[in-house]
Amino acid sequence: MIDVRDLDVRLGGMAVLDSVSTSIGEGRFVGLVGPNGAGKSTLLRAIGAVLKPDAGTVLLGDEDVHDLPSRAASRRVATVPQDTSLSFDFDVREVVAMGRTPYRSRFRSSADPAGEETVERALSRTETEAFAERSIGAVSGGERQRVVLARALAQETPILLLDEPTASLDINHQIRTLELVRDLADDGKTVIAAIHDLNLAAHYCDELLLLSKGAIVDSGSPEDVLTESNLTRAFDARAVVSRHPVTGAVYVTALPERTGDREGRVHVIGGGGTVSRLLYVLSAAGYEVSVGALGTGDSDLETARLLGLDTVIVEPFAPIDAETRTRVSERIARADVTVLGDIEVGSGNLANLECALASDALVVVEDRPFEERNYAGADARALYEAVIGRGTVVEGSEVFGAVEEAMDRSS
Ligand SMILES: Nc1ncnc2c1ncn2[C@@H]1O[C@H](COP(=O)(O)OP(=O)(O)OP(=O)(O)O)[C@@H](O)[C@H]1O
Repeated sequence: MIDVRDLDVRLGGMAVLDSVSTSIGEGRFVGLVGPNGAGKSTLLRAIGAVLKPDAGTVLLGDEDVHDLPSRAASRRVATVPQDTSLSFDFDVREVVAMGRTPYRSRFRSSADPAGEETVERALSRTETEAFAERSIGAVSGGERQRVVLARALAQETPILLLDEPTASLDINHQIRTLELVRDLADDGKTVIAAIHDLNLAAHYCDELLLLSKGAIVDSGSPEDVLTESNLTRAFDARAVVSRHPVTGAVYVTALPERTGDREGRVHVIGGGGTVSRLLYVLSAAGYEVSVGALGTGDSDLETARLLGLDTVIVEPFAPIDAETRTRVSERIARADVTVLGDIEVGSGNLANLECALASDALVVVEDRPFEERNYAGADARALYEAVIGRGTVVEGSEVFGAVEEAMDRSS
């Protein structure tokens, strides 16, 4: 159990950690996340006894790590720092063997019988044995990072602190390293790792600790911590949180800032990917965009989610009920311009079309001739005819310009 209590650290006259408290249970893999300069490295250094806090304690069980002699502390906590500058005079195996220092007697060189085997196991687990004889100066940055992890494993401590363990690793080694760290935690090691990639952190960690400006914003399961409001608070960024389609883990997508200076509301009716690009362009231009009704599972819906748009959702193939119809109508009434994408005029879209008829500024995208569309019967065809009679009909490539013109007219 690691118990951090009221930790204050001041560096260069600035408060870098401000009354940080947290408890981390044995065998947990905790991800430290937060923006640059939040204090993640500083917290790891304070927990690892590399840096003495100005106030507060770091208890390992009932002992304060800062009161332990350095050899004793090194048997409890191993640290993999962010900058792994090493003397080039050593080969890789010798660097890993340095992890055994806390177990070596100062008087007898043969006092660490388990050491050799431990070093070989650490080399093997980090897949560094292939270049174990090479000078540490002759390996790549990513390989060096794995060597330093191997050195920390050779230290055989119950606690492992990692500062950006995957920062210079290729995608394959990022995954392999985090899988290894996950296994270490499952075997009982307590791991705290600063990880920039929120999605990797969400996938591998049991808990996340979100730091910003030297204080903990939130802590708990990845689902609880990675919320859109927490991300805005900590990173000052727009982000959408969804589930990864394959792993099911929480998945964060950072959104581009709305760079455009356009003002006004646009409601978009689409479906089946017909308006995904338009949603992106309108949103990036600065317009407030709403969309729907869209069926769950629709690819336009996924885009709308990723862009964080106001979306009316219906069950796929279900008729649009009165409540949904009201929600669509409200958005069309609020919008300065409504856009109808190049959609099929099937039964699922009839209510959307009826709502669109109420729009005063309607832009209709027609990339296919009227005759080539699929209609759910003569009524549907008549309804669609009424809609295009009411709107400005444009090709897909002209739609953005048409929205701007309609916006000017409506203001
Ligand atoms: N020796 C120092 N003197 C003065 N300020 C420092 C010192 N070391 C760090 N800081 C400041 O403390 C703050 C926290 O730094 P820290 O390295 O802990 O952040 P971090 O969350 O790990 O950032 P990053 O994600 O960029 O690695 C930063 O604003 C940094 O500039």
